[in-house]
Amino acid sequence: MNANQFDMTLTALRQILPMTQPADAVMSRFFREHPKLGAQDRHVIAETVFGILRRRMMLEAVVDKPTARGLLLGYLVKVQGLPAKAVASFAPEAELKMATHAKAVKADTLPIAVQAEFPDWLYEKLRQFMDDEAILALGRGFQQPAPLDVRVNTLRMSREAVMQALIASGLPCEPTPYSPLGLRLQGKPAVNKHALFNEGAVEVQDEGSQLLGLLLSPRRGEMVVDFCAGAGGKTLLLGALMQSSGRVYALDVSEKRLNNLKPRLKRSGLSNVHPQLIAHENDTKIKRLAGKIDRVLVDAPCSGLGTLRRNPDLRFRQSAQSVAELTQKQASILAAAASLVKQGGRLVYATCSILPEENQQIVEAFLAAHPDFKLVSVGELLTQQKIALEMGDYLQLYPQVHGTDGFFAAVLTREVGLAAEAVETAEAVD
Ligand SMILES: C[S@@+](CC[C@H](N)C(=O)[O-])C[C@H]1O[C@@H](n2cnc3c(N)ncnc32)[C@H](O)[C@@H]1O
Repeated sequence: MNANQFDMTLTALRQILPMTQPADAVMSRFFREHPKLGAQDRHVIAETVFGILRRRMMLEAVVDKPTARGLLLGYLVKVQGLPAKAVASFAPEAELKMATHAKAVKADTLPIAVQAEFPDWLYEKLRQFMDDEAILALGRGFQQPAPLDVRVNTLRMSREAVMQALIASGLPCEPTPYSPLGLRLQGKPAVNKHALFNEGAVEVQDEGSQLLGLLLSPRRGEMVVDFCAGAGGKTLLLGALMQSSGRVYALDVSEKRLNNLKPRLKRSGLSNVHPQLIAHENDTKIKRLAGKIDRVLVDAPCSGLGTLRRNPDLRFRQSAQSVAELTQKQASILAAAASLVKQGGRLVYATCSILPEENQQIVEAFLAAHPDFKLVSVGELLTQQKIALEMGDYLQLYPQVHGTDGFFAAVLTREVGLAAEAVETAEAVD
């Protein structure tokens, strides 16, 4: 890191630390406001800022003054392992002493919550279903930067062909371990500037997200709803799995996110996707779809605590209260989305959270109130799809185990009820 990168990192960090806005949004704005920074500068600044956010609790515990400057110096010596004299050009002697002191503190003497980087509210929640060893392993998983995964749009090119083309253009990559559609790149190249991206042959998507779409397994010609489509990461996967046939309704309450879907849709070449802005989950606009949809995906708004590798600030921006509010919304969205599923149809409820209250507990409460829905074993579905991932009833992915973000998914099916059979028999008699 040179002196200019040090100063710029400090400026960016000072804007981010109040945590009033998402760190990635502040970082993007910072780069827009400093257009003269080169690609390498931006890389160093972003990696350092996010590295600090991933270890913020430990750094606050070991530096004398947990200011932006204190955290940055602490990070350089303690996490990056630079000798204190290597940061001498940025820091006067007093600060250097502090940095040397920070380096000497043994991290494994700190409280487990600090070592794992979980604030008290989150640590207390995790302790309800995990022991300290597991909490520490999870915390360490979230302290690693996430790899860059892309999903291949097999309507455009095969995974093998994309892999060869990326390698030939100097972007080493390999197939993702579980998703048959994914490639994992080395480092963080600007893949969104690559021709294959502009041609719609690849989209950036974590392998875990790809697996969620694969669990819905939409078929050609079906009617599908992506209830919380956002900017359409999973919508595009569903549309491609359906070979651009049938219909995928991409619903969301955010016009901005749906607008972000449009250029992606154009690149993808899909013609079966229909974005639809809704005001809320019970919007009358979607009543006409009730009971008619073959497969519904609910990628619910959630705490995002499974994405702490990418969004390390979320642990400070979420709280027990915000999670409680989200669970109300999740239950309401799941019930509304379920009403669209036709008999014999499939419903997938997914989050990028690791908390049972946003996951299993939402599904269990839903099943108790909707006896016409039954749980389908994710483990069996994965086996049928020849995806070598051992799971039980639910999909539960963790960075320290699977190398993906933390994800949860439950697959439900709406049973063909007696009443419906009776109607069918009556129609047959007619
Ligand atoms: C986890 S994100 C979806 C990400 C997206 N599926 C993807 O793969 O890129 C959750 C989305 O739910 C949307 N949302 C929030 N409340 C909603 C509601 N009541 N009905 C539908 N969507 C909602 C949010 O705007 C957000 O885009």
